[in-house]
Formats: sequence, structure tokens, C-alpha cells
Amino acid sequence: MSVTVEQEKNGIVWFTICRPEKRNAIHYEVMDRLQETIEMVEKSETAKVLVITGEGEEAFCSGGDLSVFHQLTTKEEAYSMLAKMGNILYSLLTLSKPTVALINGTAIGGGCELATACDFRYAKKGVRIGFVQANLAITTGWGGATMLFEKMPYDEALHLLLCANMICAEEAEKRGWIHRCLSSSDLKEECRQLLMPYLEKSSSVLSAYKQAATAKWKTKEFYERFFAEIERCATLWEGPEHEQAVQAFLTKKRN
Ligand SMILES: CC[C@H](C(=O)O)C(=O)SCCNC(=O)CCNC(=O)[C@H](O)C(C)(C)COP(=O)(O)OP(=O)(O)OC[C@H]1O[C@@H](n2cnc3c(N)ncnc32)[C@H](O)[C@@H]1OP(=O)(O)O
Repeated sequence: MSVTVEQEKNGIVWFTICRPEKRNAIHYEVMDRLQETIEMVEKSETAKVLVITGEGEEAFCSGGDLSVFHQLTTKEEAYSMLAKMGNILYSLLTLSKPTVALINGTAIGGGCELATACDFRYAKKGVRIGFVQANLAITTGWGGATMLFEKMPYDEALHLLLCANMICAEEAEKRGWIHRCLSSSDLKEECRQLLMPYLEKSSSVLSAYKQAATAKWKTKEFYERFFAEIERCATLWEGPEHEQAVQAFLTKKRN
């Protein structure tokens, strides 16, 4: 089982990626379950807030599953996968219920894009995050850059993408990507307490405010910008530098 989905009576839906042996990397099954969960939360009258997290203490999410996606070699093959997850993150971005990324461990690559699609990012103190795609000779490929430029100051967003380095949660908080650094040993409970003021409100009010917040992203212009990023990533994907970078990662793990 690669994910668990649990709804509490208080209205929180917990979506947990359960692939700790792969640092919670995302493959097609995780994508499909995430899409199903987003659709369920959207339609539900009892679901109030969607929280996405990872199993274990090592990683929130390590992005795309390189052991699977390295087999995609042409621009067309890459675009098909990137656009599939891009559509899922677009639906997460525009979901009419509040969303939270509970960053329980390392968030890297597409894992940072997944978290960026959420309204709020709460991170365990000391965890490391990195939009490392440039080190793989690609850009973000799931809409992450387009969303980052919407949610952070221009210069801070560009800095994170161009540096492509790993930073700690506290620095990410200073830069405005992380909203709260959590210190409790029980992250879920600390997250639950932070959400209480939202959970006390009716679903219809939560939905009405999220519709106001996301209206600017439900435009043809934004959607085209979002997928132009994905197209650019797919073009870079088939370049030799990307193939070499992925092989280096996979080979390193075998040695
Ligand atoms: C698809 C495009 C998408 C996008 O940007 O749009 C992307 O996300 S591209 C992928 C970007 N992600 C990465 O480059 C992360 C690669 N992983 C790492 O840098 C490290 O594994 C890290 C920092 C997440 C954790 O390091 P740590 O030392 O704690 O663990 P290991 O490296 O030993 O890894 C343990 C185990 O997990 C496997 N693993 C980790 N990440 C991935 C991944 N993204 N895809 C597939 N497998 C992954 C790693 O191979 C090890 O497996 P093992 O069988 O034990 O060798």
C-alpha cells in the first residue's frame, strides 16, 4: 500500500505517502490515489481540510520516482508523466478546501512542488528542503515554479530555484516558503491544534474563501503558463545532461 487516507470526525483528511523505503517518492499509484483523494475532498460535505504528509521520519517526499521515471527518455514520454502530475497539482492548488503540507522530513524536487501546491506548509524543525531540479539539468516539471512565483516574493522564489540547494526548514521559513516550524514530537497533534480555528468553521465558509483565493488561478492564461513550464521541463528532460544526472544518482545507490 503506497498511501493511506484517513478522515477524522473533526473534518481533517490525512493523505500519507507510505513509501519510506524510497523516501516517499511518487510513482503512478501515488499520483492516482492523490487525484482520487482531491476529488473526494472537493465533493465531501464533511471533509474540511486536506493534510498531505509522509510516512516515517526521514522524508516527506523525494519527488518523482527516478527508478521508474528514468525509463522515460523522449520529450513526449516525459511530458505525458509530467502533465499527469501537473494536472493533479493544479487540482490541489485550486481545491476549494484548505490544504496543508505537513513536512515530516526531507522535501526534495517534486516533493517541494507537491508542498507548494498546498495553502500552508508546516515543517518539523531542522528538516531539509530543496528545489534540486536544476542539479538534474531540468526545471521543476509539475508546475512548481509557476506556483512558487505566485506564492512567494519574486526574488525569493527565483533564488530557491536557481540555487537548487538544500536548506533547513528555519531558513525556508525566513524566506517565506514554510509557514510554521514545529517542534513537537507529535507532529500530527501539533498540526491538528493549528488547524482547530479552521475546523470550527462551516465547510461552506471554508469553501467560499478558498474559491475567492483561487479564482485568479482558474484562468486560461494561468493554466497555459502552468503547462508551458511543464513543456519546458519535458524538452530539457530528453537532453543528455539530465540522463547523465539521473544515471549518476541511480549508480551511486548501487555502489
Ligand atoms: C519527475 C520530475 C520531478 C520534478 O522535479 O518535477 C522530480 O521530482 S525529479 C526527482 C527529484 N528528486 C531527487 O533528485 C531526490 C533523489 N534522492 C535523494 O537525493 C536522496 O535519496 C534523499 C536526499 C531524498 C534521501 O537521502 P538518504 O541518504 O536519506 O537516503 P538514500 O539516498 O540512501 O535513499 C534511500 C532509498 O530511497 C531511494 N530513493 C530516494 N529518493 C528517490 C527517488 N526520488 N526516486 C527513487 N528512489 C529514491 C534511494 O534510491 C534508496 O533506495 P535503495 O534501494 O536503498 O538504494
